[in-house]
Amino acid sequence: MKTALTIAGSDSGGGAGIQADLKAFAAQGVYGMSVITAVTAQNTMEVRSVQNIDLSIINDQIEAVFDDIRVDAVKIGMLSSAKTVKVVADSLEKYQPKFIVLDPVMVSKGGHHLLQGEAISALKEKMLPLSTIVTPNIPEAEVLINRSIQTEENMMNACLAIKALGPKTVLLKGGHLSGNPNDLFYDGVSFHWIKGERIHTKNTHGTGCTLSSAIAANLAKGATLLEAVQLAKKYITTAIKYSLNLGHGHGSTNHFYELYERANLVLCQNNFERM
Ligand SMILES: Nc1ncnc2c1ncn2[C@@H]1O[C@H](COP(=O)(O)OP(=O)(O)OP(=O)(O)O)[C@@H](O)[C@H]1O
Ligand SMILES: Cc1ncc(COP(=O)(O)O)c(N)n1
Repeated sequence: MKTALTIAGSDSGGGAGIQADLKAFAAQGVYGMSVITAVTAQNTMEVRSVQNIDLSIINDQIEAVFDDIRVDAVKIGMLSSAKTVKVVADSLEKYQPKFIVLDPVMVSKGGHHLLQGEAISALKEKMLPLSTIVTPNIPEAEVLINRSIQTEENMMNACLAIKALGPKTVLLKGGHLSGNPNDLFYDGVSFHWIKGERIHTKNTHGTGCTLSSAIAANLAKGATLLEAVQLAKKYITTAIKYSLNLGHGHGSTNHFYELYERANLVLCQNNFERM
């Protein structure tokens, strides 16, 4: 069985972070493992508090996994502090996993900062050069390159500037621009538009986490980078289309659309109460 490891924050609401990552890995048929960098008290409306995990425990979690289990791909999400960035980058340099998918998580949908301001330069200097692919949304890309992105032409120039920071490839997500959510993949040679159709829903909590984890899972299974991005885009689009109206804010995407449908059908056939 292929494996993937997420190094990210925990979301008690279950829609983003570690919880979304493990669901996305499982939905792609990949064995998921997790290193928790921070615990957030969070629901669909807000992040109430954050506890960063001790650096030694983060390091121990990474070592415990790599010293024993083959890791086919790594996905990185919320890193919270500059010190956490450094510990994670140092251990990845030591273990040299084949694929590192970096989702440079900065701010939650509700506006809570998940990466301290002082950690941005550490992220740029230490993590970007280690990444096989970095997947910023528009506001994250603007912070990384310190310029505004408003058009598709701006997106192309932004990809060039982000690539110059050291990652092997870039996927700049266009979901935050108006119109259809078209993402731009750049591998240092050519650009590929990964086109999408906007689904009108407020239930988009954890879309970026889910997309980057699906990319990691598909890389683990042997897809090329472009194939992994295309497969992950197809998966997140269905997950948003059938997203879950749970909670009072931004509900979660539906990581297991087909599985839940099948399970509920069985429940109905057995005359149990429908979920
Ligand atoms: N309303 C939507 N309909 C269809 N696709 C969408 C929609 N919103 C975002 N997407 C797509 O979902 C993926 C995740 O992009 P998004 O820009 O939402 O990431 P993000 O802001 O990092 O997510 P998050 O921070 O919530 O985890 C991208 O492929 C994007 O194009
Ligand atoms: C632990 C954690 N990681 C990532 C996100 C980003 O997701 P979103 O932008 O949907 O709030 C989050 N809210 N919490």
